[in-house]
Amino acid sequence: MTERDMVTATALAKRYHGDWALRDCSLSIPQGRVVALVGPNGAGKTTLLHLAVGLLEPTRGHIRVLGEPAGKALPNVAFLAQEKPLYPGFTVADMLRFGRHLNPRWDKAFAERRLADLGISAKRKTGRLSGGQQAQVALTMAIAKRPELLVLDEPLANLDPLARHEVMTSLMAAVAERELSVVLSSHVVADLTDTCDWLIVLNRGAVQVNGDIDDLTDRHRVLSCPAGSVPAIADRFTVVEQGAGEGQTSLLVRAEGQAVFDPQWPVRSPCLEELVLAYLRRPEAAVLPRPTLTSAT
Ligand SMILES: Nc1ncnc2c1ncn2[C@@H]1O[C@H](COP(=O)(O)OP(=O)(O)OP(=O)(O)O)[C@@H](O)[C@H]1O
Repeated sequence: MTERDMVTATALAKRYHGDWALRDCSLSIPQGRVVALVGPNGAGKTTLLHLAVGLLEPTRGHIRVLGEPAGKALPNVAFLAQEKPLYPGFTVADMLRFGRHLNPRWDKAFAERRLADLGISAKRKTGRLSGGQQAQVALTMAIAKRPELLVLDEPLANLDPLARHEVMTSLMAAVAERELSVVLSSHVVADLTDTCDWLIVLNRGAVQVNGDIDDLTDRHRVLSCPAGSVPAIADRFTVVEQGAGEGQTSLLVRAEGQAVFDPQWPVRSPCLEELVLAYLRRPEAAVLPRPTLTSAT
């Protein structure tokens, strides 16, 4: 694995007709990461992914992928769009033949073995498979291309919790076996907790959070304290979210370094979902990788 960044965006912006879908987006993601790209509907996730795989041209700024301008990296990138690229009248075997025809580095043995392991018959028409099976066939085709980077736009959409778990588990097995970097967008943050190690939160076309998930959770605390103590805490830390309780106030704060609080207050690290929701509820707050820390107040 080289030192190249997986993705680098510099002042990247995209406008559709009169409206900006992505504004002044600058970020870099190291290679070898499994990246969760999250944000509400219309945040710009698909736009960012389409720019990364060269399906869209930036209105302003630049995006490089695996060290090259986005479109040029395509032979090493597999992209799975929101609408799974399967022909319903084709059998699974037809789809695999199609994939082999289009991709010079196609890994036929891997594709056949993976689908057999998943119990998906090569003779079935893809249009008759369940949503979860279709997602698995599309994912198998993307991985069999032998990409360095796998870009997945909502691979879990429309799947039930069991199918989502199965898709994520088998994706992670493939990541471990093949040393893939992955960027995947999703609305269901809880599904990403055990698998992703890098988080990007997009909100209203801007990057709100970008960083290593362990580092981000380490830099935040959830605590419960008397309401009267809040001003003193806000003097020392960035309060990302404040919720009222009975006599007590719960806070999610950004606490760089060794944050010491009153030992009588319950203090813990946030889970990924708490962190994401707290930032989404406060679009003006941002946390970016050290040392580029944007003040939220
Ligand atoms: N082809 C297009 N023409 C005009 N506007 C578009 C086009 N594609 C997206 N947009 C607009 O750009 C903004 C960002 O859309 P995008 O699809 O990138 O968001 P998203 O985060 O992927 O949303 P979702 O989670 O709903 O899929 C939205 O306001 C959307 O309406």
